[in-house]
Amino acid sequence: MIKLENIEKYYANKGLKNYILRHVTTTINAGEFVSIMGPSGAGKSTLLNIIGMLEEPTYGLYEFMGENITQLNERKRIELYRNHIGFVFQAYHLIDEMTVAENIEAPLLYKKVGSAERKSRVADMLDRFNIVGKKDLFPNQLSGGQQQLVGIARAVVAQPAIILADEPTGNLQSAQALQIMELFQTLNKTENMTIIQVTHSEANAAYGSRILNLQDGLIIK
Ligand SMILES: Nc1ncnc2c1ncn2[C@@H]1O[C@H](COP(=O)(O)OP(=O)(O)OP(=O)(O)O)[C@@H](O)[C@H]1O
Repeated sequence: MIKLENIEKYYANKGLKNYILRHVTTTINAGEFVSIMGPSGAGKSTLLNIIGMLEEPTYGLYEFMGENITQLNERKRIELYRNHIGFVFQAYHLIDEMTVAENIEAPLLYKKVGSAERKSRVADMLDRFNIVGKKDLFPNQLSGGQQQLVGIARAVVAQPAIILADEPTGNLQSAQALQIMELFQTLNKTENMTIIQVTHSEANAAYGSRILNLQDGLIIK
C-alpha cells in the first residue's frame, strides 16, 4: 500500500542542509498497524506528514496505492488524500464553531456525499463511538478523550483505507488513552483498516503489529 524508497527531507539553512530524514526506505502493507517511535526531533511527525501528503520529501520515491505521489500534481494529491486517508491529530483539530455531528459530517461534504447518506453515516459513527448524547455539543463542551473520539470518528466516517495518527493520545489521561488504542485495534482487526501512529509510548506501540524506530532521521530497526 505504501512504498518509500530513499526518502530524504532537509531544510537549507545558510547554505547548509539540515537533514530531517535520510535514506528512509520501507514498505507498509494493507492491514498493518505500524507505530513510529524514536526520540524527540527524530523526524517522526515529518515522516507521517509525508506519508499523509501534508508535506513533500526533498528526494526519493513515494508510492501510495500504486500511484507515484512525488509526480502527482496538487489537485490529484488532495483527491487521493480525501478518498483514502484519515488523519488524527494530537490536539484534535476540531472546528470550534461546529457541533460534534457537523465536525464528523465535514469530510463527507468535501467528498460530495448526498445528504441522506451523510446523515446515516454520521448517526452510525455517533452510535459506534458512544457519543450520540454529545452530537449537538461544541468541542469545548467535551473532555479531551471525547474530543479525540470525535477526531477519530471524523477520520473514519469517509471510510479511508488508512488512518494516520500523530500522538493521538498525547494529551489524554491513561484510561482515555487505553480506550483510543482499543478502538484503533478494533478498526484494524475487524475492518482491516491500515493504521500508522506516531507514539512515545511503549504501551501504545504494543497495540500495533510492527514498530519503525527512527533516530536522527534514519530507520534503525
Ligand atoms: N519547517 C522547518 N524548518 C526547519 N526545521 C524543521 C522544520 N520542520 C521541522 N523541522 C525540524 O525537523 C526535526 C524533526 O521534526 P519532527 O517534528 O518530525 O520530529 P519528531 O520526531 O516528530 O519530534 P517530537 O517527538 O518532538 O514531536 C526537528 O528538529 C525540527 O526542528
